[in-house]
Amino acid sequence: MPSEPTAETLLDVRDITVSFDGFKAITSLSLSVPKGSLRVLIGPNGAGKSTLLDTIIGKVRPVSGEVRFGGEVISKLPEHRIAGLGICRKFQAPGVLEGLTVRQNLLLTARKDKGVLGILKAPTAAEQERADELMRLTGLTERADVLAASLAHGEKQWLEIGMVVAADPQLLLLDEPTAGMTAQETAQTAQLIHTLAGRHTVLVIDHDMHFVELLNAPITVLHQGQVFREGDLDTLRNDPDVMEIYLGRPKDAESGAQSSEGTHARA
Ligand SMILES: Nc1ncnc2c1ncn2[C@@H]1O[C@H](COP(=O)(O)OP(=O)(O)OP(=O)(O)O)[C@@H](O)[C@H]1O
Repeated sequence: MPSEPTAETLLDVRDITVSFDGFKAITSLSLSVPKGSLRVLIGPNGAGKSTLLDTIIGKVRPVSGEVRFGGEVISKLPEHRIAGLGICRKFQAPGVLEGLTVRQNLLLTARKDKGVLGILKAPTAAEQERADELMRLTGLTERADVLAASLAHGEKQWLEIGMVVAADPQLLLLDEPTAGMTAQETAQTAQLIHTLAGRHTVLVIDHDMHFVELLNAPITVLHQGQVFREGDLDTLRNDPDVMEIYLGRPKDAESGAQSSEGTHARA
């Protein structure tokens, strides 16, 4: 059963249904995420994970149900108003400006005055300090003056996480942050996310079970647009129904039967 909202709930998705031309990508889904916590979202291809994040940020509208954030119903607000409440999403592909250095990218997002004239002004001491702090957080201090174009794939992802964090979001949504990373980069990303949780509430989608293990956080399993299970990794790994839907491994796998779902799960 999905967790029930409590006084500490920051994100409260209540009984939402999302339909694309009559096809229900999400059906009566409820999810509650406490303030300052880390939550992992997994599920086979097409389970509705990205659609759920799209609905939280207001890119997609539910046909029924509502999304509450800090007690306020946000599912009818325009996307920019939702972002303004402190919900930031980092997509899989890095969105850094390749022609700028690490420091310049971070300074750009740390600017208080984001108007054209504001951006042309020299950064204030407080903005410089914020950029330094974000470089320390993401482990990029040594790379401050390197062009983003020259960064390794993992470093680019950390820079983008830093840029998203610069806005000091209450809720951080990370969509497959370790895609394409080496094992070492993946471990460093897990550490970074642990540092972020507490200061921020973090919701992570990922398919990499080694990364999910390193995150060591409560997991929500989605399947066919619904919450299928919630629990820790050990419990879920020992749940034959989860193995069947998520890993595409039928319960009677000895029979040799194969499912076509979940082929990219690395368990
Ligand atoms: N814009 C859209 N129009 C029509 N159908 C869509 C649209 N977006 C998603 N869907 C469908 O909704 C279902 C859920 O898709 P979604 O991308 O949310 O799944 P997912 O769990 O994120 O999958 P993956 O792990 O492959 O990214 C899928 O069947 C998908 O084809």
